[in-house]
Amino acid sequence: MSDAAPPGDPGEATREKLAPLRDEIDALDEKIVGLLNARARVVVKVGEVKRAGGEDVPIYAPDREQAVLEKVRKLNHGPLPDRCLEAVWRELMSGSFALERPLRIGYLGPAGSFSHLAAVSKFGQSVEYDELSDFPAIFDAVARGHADYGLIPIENSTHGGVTASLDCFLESGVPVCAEILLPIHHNLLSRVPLERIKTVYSHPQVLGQCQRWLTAQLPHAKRLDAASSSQAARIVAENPSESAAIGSTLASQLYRLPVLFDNIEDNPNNTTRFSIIGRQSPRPTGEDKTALVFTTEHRAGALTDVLNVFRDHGLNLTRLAERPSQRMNWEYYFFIDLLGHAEEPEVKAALDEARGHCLQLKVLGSFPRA
Ligand SMILES: O=C(O)C(=O)C[C@]1(C(=O)O)C=C[C@@H](O)C=C1
Repeated sequence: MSDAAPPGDPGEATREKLAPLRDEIDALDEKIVGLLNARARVVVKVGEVKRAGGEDVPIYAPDREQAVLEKVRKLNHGPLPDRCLEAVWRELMSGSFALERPLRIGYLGPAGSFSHLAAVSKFGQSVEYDELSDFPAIFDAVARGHADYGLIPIENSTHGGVTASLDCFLESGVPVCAEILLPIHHNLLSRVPLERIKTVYSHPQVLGQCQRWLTAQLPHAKRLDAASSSQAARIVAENPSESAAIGSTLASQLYRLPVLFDNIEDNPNNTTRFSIIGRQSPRPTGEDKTALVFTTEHRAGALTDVLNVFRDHGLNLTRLAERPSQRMNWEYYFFIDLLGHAEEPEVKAALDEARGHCLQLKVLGSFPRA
């Protein structure tokens, strides 16, 4: 028989070296728990002040979060990477919501969608989530106060604008109060091998983001649209014999669908930008964006006249999109994102001047840049 320690047992000598280090960690953990709760007691007071200020004082303060995370990154001299501290503070601030006033966040469900992942990346584990069936339902839930905030996908770096969500902004008065950039990696989820797959379900945006891979690997499979990638996973879980879904690893776990292939997106830098809609607007941080929509008269140069106003005020545009007006053929709504906050004098002046060249101009919100 050998004297070697059984597998999993570090052995006496190693145990002796680990013990004092673990004592040190225990003592530090005690201090950290004490400090975290000292912070939480201040947050409770912040909550009292906010609630006394009424409905208009936001519990979620993206401008303040930006400043807190910036300060944490500056204070960090390692060896922990910034990414790790950001995740810790994300959960801390999620806990703050629970202490100040529990928040409810609406997203395009069911659970396991990329909107769900984006929501958790911003609001953490200590808030309530509401799975909603489509974008109008999310806008409606926020407008009625059934949800405090909603997640709306706006555009994808590979496949472009999410047109259905832009149309909702035309009808709703709920402002944008933050944005999220989420790297998106797609997985082929199925309980049958590749050669038996005859149908692939997902959201049309997702099918679009994987079209080269699908054409190469599953050229004969039918591609069917679902309301979301997690809805697609649910459909396949209920009827798995000849089908696959494209979705997140969370959807794979929730609907018990094995990942047959991972990272099947055509562009490895595939990223989706989400807007967070809420009932209040954040204060300027110095690193903001303003989203707006406008219509112009149907005449030569009308759009250029508006764009020139932003150029003349030195405002950088980060996005320009258009949608048909639905009222008259070939009449459009133009969506613009520009760098700056609507309360900053230069932006305010540009918006006032631009209004003079538009039939209608609506500011959708100013928010910290992701
Ligand atoms: O400073 C505030 O307004 C807080 O509510 C505190 C706090 C935090 O934990 O630091 C929590 C949530 C907000 O979104 C921003 C910051």
